[in-house]
Amino acid sequence: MSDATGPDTRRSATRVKVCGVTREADREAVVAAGADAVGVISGVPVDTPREVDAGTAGDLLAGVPPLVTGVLVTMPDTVEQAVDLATAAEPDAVQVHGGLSPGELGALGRRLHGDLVVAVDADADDLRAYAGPADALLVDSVDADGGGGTGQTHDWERTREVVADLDVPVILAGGLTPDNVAAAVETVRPFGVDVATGVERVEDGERVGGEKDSETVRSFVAAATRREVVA
Ligand SMILES: O=C(O)c1ccccc1N[C@@H]1O[C@H](COP(=O)(O)O)[C@@H](O)[C@H]1O
Repeated sequence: MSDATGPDTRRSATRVKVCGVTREADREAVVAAGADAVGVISGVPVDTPREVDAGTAGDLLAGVPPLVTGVLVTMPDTVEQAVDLATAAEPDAVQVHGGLSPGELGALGRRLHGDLVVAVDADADDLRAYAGPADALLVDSVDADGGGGTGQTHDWERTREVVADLDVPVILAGGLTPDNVAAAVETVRPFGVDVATGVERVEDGERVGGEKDSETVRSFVAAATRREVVA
């Protein structure tokens, strides 16, 4: 346990995913910032500036270098739909939001070449049922359709209990920013954190959805992993 003066050097480093990448330059900035994973969103029935078509998803994911995980984020109606998209985009991992059942997610996981990250609503009562088929559980502040990208935080104390209760790696998502991610990590102690809107460009006070700000990405990774920000 860390004392009041220094970091807990025994704590394993928090893994960082930056999601909703739509441009090659942003993918390069995320990798350069030291993120462990890059998320690309495709095949979602919600209105979001961060979605790209299957071909663009494949191109963006193909450019993710070794030692960095390329994650396809999608909301399939069926297992087959997810398998088809993953076959086209060839991600290292697939993150699934939406309404598939634990049984369907198990079937999907057996058909994927890579890992399956299951996104669940932080407020749901049956989180644990989804841990079984998941290689990692992403606990997010989702909208009514189960989609993420809300930019909203949730009750981190509750998610900390989920982390303590489950063996599967838990990834914390929802409303994270460079300013709150250190507190989120301290509270929840997740395996990893995931961010989409909190690192997007702001122009004239307005967030430019789908476009990352490279300095904000660097600050987020540093804050999440307690590295010094190098200009
Ligand atoms: O980002 C989106 O628009 C999105 C749409 C549909 C499914 C998932 C989506 N994003 C995921 O939500 C988390 C949290 O987003 P935020 O940081 O609160 O904006 C994001 O990391 C993606 O995995």
